[in-house]
Amino acid sequence: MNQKRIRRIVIAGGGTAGWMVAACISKIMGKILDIKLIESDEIGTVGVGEATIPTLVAFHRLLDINEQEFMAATQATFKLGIGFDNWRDRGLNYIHSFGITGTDHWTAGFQHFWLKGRERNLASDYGDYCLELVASLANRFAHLPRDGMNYAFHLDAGLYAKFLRRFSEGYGVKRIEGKIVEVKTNAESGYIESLRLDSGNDIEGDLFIDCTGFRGLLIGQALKIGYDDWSHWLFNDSALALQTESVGEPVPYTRSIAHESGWQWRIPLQSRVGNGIVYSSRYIDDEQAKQTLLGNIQGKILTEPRVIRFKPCQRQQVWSKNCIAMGLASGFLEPIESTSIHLISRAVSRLMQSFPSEGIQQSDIDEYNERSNWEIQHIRDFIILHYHVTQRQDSPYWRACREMKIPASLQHRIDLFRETGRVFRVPNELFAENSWVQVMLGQGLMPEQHHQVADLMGDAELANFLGTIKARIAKTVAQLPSHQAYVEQYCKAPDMNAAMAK
Ligand SMILES: Cc1cc2nc3c(=O)[nH]c(=O)nc-3n(C[C@H](O)[C@H](O)[C@H](O)COP(=O)(O)OP(=O)(O)OC[C@H]3O[C@@H](n4cnc5c(N)ncnc54)[C@H](O)[C@@H]3O)c2cc1C
Repeated sequence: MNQKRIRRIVIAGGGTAGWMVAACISKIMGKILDIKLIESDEIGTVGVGEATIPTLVAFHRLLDINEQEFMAATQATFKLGIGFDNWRDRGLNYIHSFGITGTDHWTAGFQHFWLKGRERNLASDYGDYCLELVASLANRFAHLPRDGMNYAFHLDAGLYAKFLRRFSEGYGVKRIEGKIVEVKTNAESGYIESLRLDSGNDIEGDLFIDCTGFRGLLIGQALKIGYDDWSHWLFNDSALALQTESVGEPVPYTRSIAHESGWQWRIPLQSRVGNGIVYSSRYIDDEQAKQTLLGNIQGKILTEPRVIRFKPCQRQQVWSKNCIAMGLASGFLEPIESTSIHLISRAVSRLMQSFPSEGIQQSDIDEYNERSNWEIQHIRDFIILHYHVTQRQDSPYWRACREMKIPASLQHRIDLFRETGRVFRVPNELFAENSWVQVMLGQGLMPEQHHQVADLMGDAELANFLGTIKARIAKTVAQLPSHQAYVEQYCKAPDMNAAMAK
């Protein structure tokens, strides 16, 4: 392979992906690498991507990012989960929250005891046994000792890129403003040698990270790496996004509201709310989608609705020769479970673990690609679950979701849960048992059986077991401050309007 030492890193693109990658590489190896990031203000970024999952907390800890500073700089609020309204059927809602529900026995997950309790009229809603879920509904939040509360953030994507830019420049990253007009490759090896800018400058490098968004300028257009299209499982291919003024206190969870041919997000920040609708152009046109969105927002509109087109897909190889694609250039899954920013953090962490300092080896490339494929495929299955397991029959869109043939890997999980109540997490898979159970129950999939170990408990013992968990959670939540009060004392952002008025 290419035995050239890797010293010059060129990151193409300065959206969330570009700057997360720059932050991570510069923090860890900035002292020995020359890192450049090229971005074009004229082209801009996709401008969405504001709901995250708890892995971002871990990513920031790896980089020693001060959470209070980050949250104040990005208008961030806390997030404890996602509320799914009308997904199971119209009028039926549930929350997929972070954290764990109840207490497992080593032989059987908590759901088996809950199922037994339900059969004997001793159990209440499944969600009552999850701290993060109960706190979401009560609109309360606080950091708890020993990471007792699992959380993530809602953040302003544009401000996050700016925050990470300041961070990365502090560790030596050089930002270059300009439009990439040509990718120059070596005639023999096919490796990328330099990127030509509209100014005529050539930016040379040893390793190139393609963060150019859906364009995939390096990996797709120059290296001709195609993608696997998942549109037959995930029908949505369009989104409309807009921002509104806040009309009340921010809730600590993302809202995902299903409509006839798609769904809508609502992401509350300190200063405003991010809104959008994700839909399938096969079933609804842009105007209908816009009217649906406009009919379901609260507060004054701050920005015009913008259409974004996408394809649910995965790059066949995210690492090819001396180019690695991250962010939207590497593939895309719609944001119902807020997984894209997570995948960026995973991609750059994986690169740091197999950094090809002394030259690029095919074995590193193969391992990296295999892990990336595997990771996104599990997330893909989890997302398809939300569409396929539904009782909705009110539109051609939902009927098609119910009737489609799903991946065998997902079908097996659904069958196993339906027939036995069991869920097993594949090692290193993002979504743990708690997530699968919450979403399967939330979508209306009720197991036909439970583990017999739950039958060994008498009524009194089972009632005490369930009641103690529920009471402990209710007591903890009652002692928490409101989410708004906590944000204000922990990470209040400067008042943007007042700052602009000065
Ligand atoms: C509708 C929608 C909603 C989403 N919601 C979420 C969410 O809630 N949570 C989540 O985790 N993710 C979400 N995502 C995904 C998230 O937006 C992206 O993962 C994230 O913003 C990273 O984007 P990016 O940096 O790869 O691309 P972009 O933001 O598009 O950045 C591309 C960069 O490349 C530069 N560039 C492109 N071409 C050139 C060129 N020729 N020369 C120079 N520079 C160039 C651009 O200027 C820009 O700086 C959402 C995506 C969509 C479409």
